[in-house]
Amino acid sequence: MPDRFRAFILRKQGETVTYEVEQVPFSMLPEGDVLIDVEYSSVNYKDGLAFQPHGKIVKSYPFIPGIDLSGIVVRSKDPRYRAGDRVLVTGYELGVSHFGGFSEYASVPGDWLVPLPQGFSLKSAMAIGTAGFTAALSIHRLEASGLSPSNGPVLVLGASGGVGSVAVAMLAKRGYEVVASTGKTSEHDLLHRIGAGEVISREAVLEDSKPGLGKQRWAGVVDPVGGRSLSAVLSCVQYGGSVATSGLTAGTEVSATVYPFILRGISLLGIDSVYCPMEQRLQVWDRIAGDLNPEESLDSITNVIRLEELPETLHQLMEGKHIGRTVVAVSSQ
Ligand SMILES: C=CC(=O)SCCNC(=O)CCNC(=O)[C@H](O)C(C)(C)COP(=O)(O)OP(=O)(O)OC[C@H]1O[C@@H](n2cnc3c(N)ncnc32)[C@H](O)[C@@H]1OP(=O)(O)O
Ligand SMILES: NC(=O)C1=CN([C@@H]2O[C@H](COP(=O)(O)OP(=O)(O)OC[C@H]3O[C@@H](n4cnc5c(N)ncnc54)[C@H](O)[C@@H]3O)[C@@H](O)[C@H]2O)C=CC1
Repeated sequence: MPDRFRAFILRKQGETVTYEVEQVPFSMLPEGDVLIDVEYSSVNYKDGLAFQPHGKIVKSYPFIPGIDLSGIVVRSKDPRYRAGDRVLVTGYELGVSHFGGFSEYASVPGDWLVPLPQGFSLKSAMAIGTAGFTAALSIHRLEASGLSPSNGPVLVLGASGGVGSVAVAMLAKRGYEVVASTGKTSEHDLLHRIGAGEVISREAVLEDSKPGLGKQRWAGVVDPVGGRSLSAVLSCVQYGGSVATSGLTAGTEVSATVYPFILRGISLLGIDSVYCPMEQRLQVWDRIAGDLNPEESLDSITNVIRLEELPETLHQLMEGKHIGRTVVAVSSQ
């Protein structure tokens, strides 16, 4: 084991957050049952918020962000894990109040660990990461609420982003008719290649909007976008259909009438990947490794960067310019 390791550190000076890849001592790591040699992390919207001085994610500085990691157990006080085990962590307090995955080593509670699912490498597990897990959890919840491929088209909002692109690939794999909504005309071909039958603009979703009831178009909706887009789709969900809402890239405020809820029996499902209970978490990872596995499409939506390249990707993400998933190869210098 080396004396020090490399980590992407955020520091706050006044109203400014500064960042640097630094060599840090092991004494800087928080208490944890399991020490992990981190091989890969991934970049999520929440990391972009953590990078902002007023993002309301990071509680204290200096801080190592990164809400995802995969790696190899170095040592463990938790009897469920031992040196050499391949594991991943997404969510909980990782990269929020507990040092995260943009670091060559991490020390975490054993309760946060998920054994690397069958058929996944440490790298492909991070191509899924929090965003892909959220896509899968959204589909899992929509199906528990009655969605099946025979019900009709499923709309994916924010389809070129992390949650959206993985949702398109997973739904296509499951045999759904997928309609992808994106603001990026440059990404239409990519979305068709990963399984969208139709690609529509952001504006087309907003234009469908009616204050009360609109045309019944969607059997289900995967919504990592929120705001006006969510307001617009609610009136266009088919009788008995559901919307799985996970995100806020278009805003946090939603306006709706009760009509689609009380006249069409639609449901709005809240999706939280962070504290998703372990039993459901493992079930969803089993599905990601099974019937939802987007393996044929994963490479075409995944970009790999080094720790030093994080600032550029985090800026792109906050400017709405990020495409698909970005994996961070943490251990490569
Ligand atoms: C991967 C996941 C995601 O990407 S989720 C999307 C990214 N997350 C966010 O954008 C959240 C950023 N946080 C905020 O904007 C704010 O913290 C807030 C709006 C969620 C709440 O801020 P506010 O100042 O209004 O209230 P408090 O900080 O006093 O909290 C009120 C109450 O809520 C609890 N709480 C705060 N943050 C969270 C959270 N992330 N998840 C669940 N609950 C949260 C907080 O503990 C307070 O409850 P209490 O019972 O009083 O402790
Ligand atoms: N609830 C949960 O557990 C989770 C929530 N999220 C949330 O989901 C959202 C998406 O996350 P990622 O896919 O990782 O981010 P991303 O940045 O990769 O994708 C965001 C998508 O939203 C689109 N977008 C931006 N502004 C928009 C607007 N005004 N109208 C419509 N679309 C717009 C972008 O073009 C992009 O396609 C974020 O808000 C994130 O915080 C993500 C993972 C877990």
